[in-house]
Amino acid sequence: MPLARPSIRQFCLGSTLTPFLYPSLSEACALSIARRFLVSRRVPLARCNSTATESANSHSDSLHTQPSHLNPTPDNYTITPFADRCILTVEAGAGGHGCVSFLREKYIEEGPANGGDGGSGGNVYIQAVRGETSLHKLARRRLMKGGRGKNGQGKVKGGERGADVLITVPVGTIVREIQRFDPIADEIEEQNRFESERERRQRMRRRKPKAEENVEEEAESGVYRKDKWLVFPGMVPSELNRLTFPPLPPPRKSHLAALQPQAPIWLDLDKHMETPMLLAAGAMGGLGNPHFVTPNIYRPMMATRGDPGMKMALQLELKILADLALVGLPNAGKSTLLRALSNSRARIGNWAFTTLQPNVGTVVLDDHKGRPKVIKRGRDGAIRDNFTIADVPGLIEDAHLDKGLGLGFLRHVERAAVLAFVIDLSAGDAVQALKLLWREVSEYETMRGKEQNAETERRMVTYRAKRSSATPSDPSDMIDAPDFDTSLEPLEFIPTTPISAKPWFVIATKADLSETQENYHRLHQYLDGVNKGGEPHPSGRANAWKQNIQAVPVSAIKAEGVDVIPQLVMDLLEE
Ligand SMILES: Nc1nc2c(ncn2[C@@H]2O[C@H](COP(=O)(O)OP(=O)(O)OP(=O)(O)O)[C@@H](O)[C@H]2O)c(=O)[nH]1
Ligand SMILES: [Mg+2]
Repeated sequence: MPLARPSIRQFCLGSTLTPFLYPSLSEACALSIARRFLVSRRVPLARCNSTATESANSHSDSLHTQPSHLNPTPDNYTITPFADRCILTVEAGAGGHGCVSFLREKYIEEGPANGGDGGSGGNVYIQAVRGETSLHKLARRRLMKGGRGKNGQGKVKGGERGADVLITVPVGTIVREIQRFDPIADEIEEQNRFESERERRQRMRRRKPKAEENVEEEAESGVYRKDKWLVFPGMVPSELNRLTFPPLPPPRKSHLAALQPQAPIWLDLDKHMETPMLLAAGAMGGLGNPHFVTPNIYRPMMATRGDPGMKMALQLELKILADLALVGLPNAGKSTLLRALSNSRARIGNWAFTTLQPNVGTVVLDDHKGRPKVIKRGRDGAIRDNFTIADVPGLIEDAHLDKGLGLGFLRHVERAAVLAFVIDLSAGDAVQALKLLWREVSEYETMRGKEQNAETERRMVTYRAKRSSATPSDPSDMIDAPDFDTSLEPLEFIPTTPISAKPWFVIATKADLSETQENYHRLHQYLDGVNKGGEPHPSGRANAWKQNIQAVPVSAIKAEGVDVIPQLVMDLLEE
């Protein structure tokens, strides 16, 4: 009886049966069909080729060759956009213009002025919220601008307010002001100076002849300023020349401006905020023509323009990048561990520097997946139901001299609350690997300490009014410069807790591989020695953190042994 033809899928799954099912096909032809099927299913060729798979995963047993969340195919990943600092231009909304209009009815041809005032501009607020982990969205936007107020209209209709803007940032963001441009504040300052000058002149006037006094008063009023006044639309230039303008109304600020943080802004948003905080109040709208009615001028032909909004360049920076940072040599299995602990889809590959930028994953402590429920209260008393992990690119020897992916990533390590040193048990002496990692980390710490001492003044925020002549020392340091001034220099990073003072533990990965027990045993003994004081702390610092340093053996690829990590991290976060 002839054999029923199996589907191509059956064919591929049972490739050993191929010669029996397709006796007429040559082996090469059968392989080519199988290859085409796998390619159509987007399984990369390296995996189709059995020899390539063997070499890539030579150390993994057959269980690991099955693609899964922890042993994904090369294209099964997503890159999380990430930025830990950015420069953002914040612009409060400008006010709408006042309106020049007159009542006109059937029997009132030339009625009184009835132009409405312009609406005030939108405010800019900031709010630190849980759940945000990165500043990349703001880094991309670069400008946050409140809406402009609408212009006033006839029949004394005031303009609508501009739309408010809310900047949401992760908890732990520091906001520092680099530059500010506030034309109205400058005008108020100018006005105050003028007032005091006028008082002084009034005192002098008592001695002056009367004629001179009148000349001065005339000079103060009646000046047409294009940036301040709006005139009746149909007015021709000759009429404009004949028009007498009243003195400009004094510069005004919205009442909300009193709630703005004091300049220069320095905010440490280290708690979840229930309500937003005002950063920049919208500018005031212009005044309609009824404001300029005087006993002499019944039909004023002018209104004022809305004020421009204030502009600020702010540097936003994450103080704490994540609760836990995974520090390890390249290929140690950090990304696999992140996948095992969270729903992250960090890229995994059996080569060094698979990870090129930090991945931040969130570990939900009770997501009904069998993980133990860990109930801990944070410092603010709120129950913590998650923590974040940063998988940073691998460190290599001399990373502190900016080798490999270098200093940028040591900076991320500096910004985590707890450190987990990820050591590959199958890649040589675990104790040596741990010492190497600590050497790099503590060399970096020493270097940072020196830098900070030398540049104390530079670290302080200096408020530069209006234009700054400073040029950045390194053009590559210019991150997302806002458009209102290209000469902005990013501020120095804020110093955090020294790395050696942070709580840490060791995660010994690839414990599923054979002959790793001995290596783990040596590592355990070494850490025991450090705990008891028999061995010096690997950082070589006297005041380094060493309270029951633990080593957790895990097989990240099988998700074995990783369950104890959340509890351990939560305990260390309390330290
Ligand atoms: N047998 C075994 N293999 C593992 C384990 N964890 C990771 N691997 C393998 O080790 C290789 C490297 O894993 P990654 O997670 O990409 O390593 P990484 O530390 O993130 O590497 P970089 O990003 O380059 O620094 C991959 O082939 C993983 O499948 C484990 O627990 N057991
Ligand atoms: Mg990685």
